[in-house]
Amino acid sequence: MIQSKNISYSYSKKKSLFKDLTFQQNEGSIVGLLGKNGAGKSTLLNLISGLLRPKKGDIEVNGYVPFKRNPNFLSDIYLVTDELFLPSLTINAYMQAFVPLYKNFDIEKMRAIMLEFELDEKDKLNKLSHGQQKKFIIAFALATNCKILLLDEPTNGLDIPSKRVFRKILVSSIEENQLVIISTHQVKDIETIIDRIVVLEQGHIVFEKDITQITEKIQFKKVSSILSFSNVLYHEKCPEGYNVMLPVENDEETGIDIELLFNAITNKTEIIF
Ligand SMILES: Nc1ncnc2c1ncn2[C@@H]1O[C@H](COP(=O)(O)OP(=O)(O)OP(=O)(O)O)[C@@H](O)[C@H]1O
Repeated sequence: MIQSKNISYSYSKKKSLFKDLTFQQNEGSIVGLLGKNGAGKSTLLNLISGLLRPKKGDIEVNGYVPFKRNPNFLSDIYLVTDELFLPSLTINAYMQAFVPLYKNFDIEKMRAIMLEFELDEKDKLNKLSHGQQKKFIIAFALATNCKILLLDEPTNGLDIPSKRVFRKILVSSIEENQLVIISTHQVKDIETIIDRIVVLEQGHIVFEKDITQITEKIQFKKVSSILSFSNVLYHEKCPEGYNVMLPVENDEETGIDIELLFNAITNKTEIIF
């Protein structure tokens, strides 16, 4: 579905961001794309959606070369960016103008999500708050039913109930033939919904695993003391004691703590699979 081979990209001649990056993702999953500020997450989403063109290498998305911006390609991919520039139109007028661009757009789904997000068709888009605009564009993105949804910091600006609604709607509305990539620093917002984690560091993929592959091997626990454990892979102090990563023993699996895992990866902790 997304296949990029040895792609290179740089904004300036002096410094390259991606060098020989190979990135492949298949349909049917929700991928969390994580990385520190400046790691290259938004640039990668822009390359996938065809807003940027690789300097070298090949990228193919849904069978198309993204930067050629074939209309069939554009009607099956949707990128939600963190910065929104919405026109001075009502939601109704916006939908009349833009829904025809998406062949699988589901008006009923859009209405149902807008109801959950407390948005009204008569609302003027440029008069909405940033969080309300974000909710509108998330609703629109999900209702397009595009094969590929790229969400850059989707929960930024959303209040706590809306984050819960976002998770619920995303999980319930995604079909087997869709691929969702969510780039975010708000890892708690996506912890329970992603199937796969990709970590970018300075333009390189330094970690890529399915959540099940991780939780089969690593336990994530809160313990009062680490003294009695000889096999702690990574630990961090917390008010109640320590958050720890331990190897799974006796099939005793836990849920995942993505923040802890991310910190372990960026602190160069060796995690053996
Ligand atoms: N338009 C641009 N012109 C020049 N350099 C840019 C441009 N956009 C991004 N960069 C640089 O490319 C690098 C990667 O930026 P990018 O926005 O892809 O990272 P990111 O992982 O999305 O970061 P953040 O988490 O802060 O949003 C950074 O060093 C950034 O300064």
